[in-house]
Amino acid sequence: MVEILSAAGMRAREAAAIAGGAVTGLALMERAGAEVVAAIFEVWPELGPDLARDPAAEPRRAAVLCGPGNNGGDGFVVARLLHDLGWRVEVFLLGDPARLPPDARRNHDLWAARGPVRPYLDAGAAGAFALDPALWREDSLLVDALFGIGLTRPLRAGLAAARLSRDTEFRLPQGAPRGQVAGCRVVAVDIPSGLCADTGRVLRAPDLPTDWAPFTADLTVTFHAPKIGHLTAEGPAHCGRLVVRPIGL
Ligand SMILES: NC(=O)C1=CN([C@@H]2O[C@H](COP(=O)(O)OP(=O)(O)OC[C@H]3O[C@@H](n4cnc5c(N)ncnc54)[C@H](OP(=O)(O)O)[C@@H]3O)[C@@H](O)[C@H]2O)[C@H](O)CC1
Ligand SMILES: [K+]
Repeated sequence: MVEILSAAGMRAREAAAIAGGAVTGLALMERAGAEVVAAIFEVWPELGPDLARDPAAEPRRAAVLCGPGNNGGDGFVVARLLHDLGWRVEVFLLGDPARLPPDARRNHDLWAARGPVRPYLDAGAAGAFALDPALWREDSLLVDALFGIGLTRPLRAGLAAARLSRDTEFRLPQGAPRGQVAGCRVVAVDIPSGLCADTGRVLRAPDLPTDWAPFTADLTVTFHAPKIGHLTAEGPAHCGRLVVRPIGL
């Protein structure tokens, strides 16, 4: 019988493991990020690090969108691991680094030692992946680590996510499937951002454009067990292939 968890159920598992001294939040975050990267190369072996690549070849590219919480923390881990495998990674942060929770801040700092953290709000104006889809080939990645199971309030229009998602869709080649991001592969960390982990519905405030939708991920990597929101309402349409990876809970 597959266990399906609510957000609270997942938090309880994590809290019990941490309280019991079995693991730290930071270790869980590192495992989560590592499992996202492992799942990427398992689902898409053609992107795998072990393939002998012509050293003169263009490095593969990824853009990682990090949010203000621990989902963003997972994103910083993914960025660091891809970078250390030779990928050219751009990281955008929605929010103030000083307000990141401790584990996410630690991984922010580990990434910042490798490359810049660009303000996400500029992404719609200056970010390569938003303005220059030609940079994104089919072997590039967009990693959605904006919000995970902690999305508690409806998303408001002012959030760059609305602008980014719609901007990017407006730049898609003719006939491209809606929600795809300029031809690259979209990986959602834990759950596509904007979806409620308990209902699968988009948490939208009245001012959020009605046609705004979360990224349509090609791959969603969640941890320990599927959440209700992956399997209900708008969840399945936005998750793409759902992969559940253990993080030792
Ligand atoms: N040890 C662990 O907990 C692990 C967690 N993992 C990953 O962490 C996320 C859950 O992280 P959490 O920080 O609880 O939540 P999120 O990152 O999903 O988002 C919370 C932040 O987002 C802000 N928020 C919420 N709603 C909105 C909104 N509508 N607009 C803007 N900002 C919003 C929220 O702000 P608050 O004011 O509500 O605090 C938070 O700042 C989980 O999904 C995993 O990815 C690890 O994987 C394992 C260890
Ligand atoms: K996410």
